[in-house]
Amino acid sequence: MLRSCAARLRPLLVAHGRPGGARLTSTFSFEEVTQKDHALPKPSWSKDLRLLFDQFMKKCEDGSWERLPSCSRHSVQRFQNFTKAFFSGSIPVKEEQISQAKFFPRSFEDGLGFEYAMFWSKDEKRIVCLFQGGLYLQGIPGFLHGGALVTLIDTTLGTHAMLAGGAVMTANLSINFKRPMPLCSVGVINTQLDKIEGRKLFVSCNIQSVDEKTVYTEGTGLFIKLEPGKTLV
Ligand SMILES: CCCCCCCCCCCCCCCCCC(=O)SCCNC(=O)CCNC(=O)[C@H](O)C(C)(C)COP(=O)(O)OP(=O)(O)OC[C@H]1O[C@@H](n2cnc3c(N)ncnc32)[C@H](O)[C@@H]1OP(=O)(O)O
Repeated sequence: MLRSCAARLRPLLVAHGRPGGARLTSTFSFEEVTQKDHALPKPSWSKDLRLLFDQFMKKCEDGSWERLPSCSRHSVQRFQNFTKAFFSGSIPVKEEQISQAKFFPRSFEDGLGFEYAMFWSKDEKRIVCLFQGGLYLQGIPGFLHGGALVTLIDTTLGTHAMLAGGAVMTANLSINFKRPMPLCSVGVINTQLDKIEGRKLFVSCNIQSVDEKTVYTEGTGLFIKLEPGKTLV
């Protein structure tokens, strides 16, 4: 079950990454194209973020890179399928809350929270996440909150781990904050898969400035492949 989930993730992602990709509604498809795709330019995006986005879209033209779509909600169907497969159907929230739940990094108004787009290199097996941290993510005055950076690291590393291993959960994150990152500036996250040991996937990344002169943060993550039917809660 787990193996087939991982195997199905890749072709689905490719189809979704293409403009006008087919409508696919598999249980573990990355996102459903029937919902709004947030990983596309918006008026709130800075010039830097747009320029970088355009550069990566160019790289997608020969098929070596894919843009990963990103929605703010899971469909009720996918929610139920996921809990059925990995949590023995035990639904952790009230039935009426399912359709209201939002993916945390996509839960802010445009431009105020996390603005990001991820690109996957099929050849190099890595993700580049381009992002801009909005005004509601402030920590010390003028700079991004460390927890906001960790959220993006978890999301990006988790996405990489899912592409490599199917359904996973974060077991451990280790973060080094090297330099404070200014609010509303643009950062680039580069990931790599370091190793796989059984159900454990070790993934790491750093966050750099657009000119690559500053490394803001480094992170490593341990993700565990979920075992279908294993009761975790
Ligand atoms: C997810 C699919 C979604 C599909 C829908 C599509 C969604 C599209 C959206 C894309 C975005 C994706 C990105 C999401 C990123 C956010 C992820 C989260 O927030 S997640 C939320 C935050 N995370 C949580 O809430 C997770 C809470 N934790 C848990 O539920 C469980 O601990 C577990 C699932 C992580 C592992 O449990 P269990 O399956 O019972 O596994 P065992 O105990 O048997 O261990 C197996 C092996 O792993 C070792 N090991 C384990 N842990 C650690 C560790 N910390 N340190 C070191 N090692 C550790 C352990 O020693 C053993 O090693 P070995 O003996 O084989 O050598």
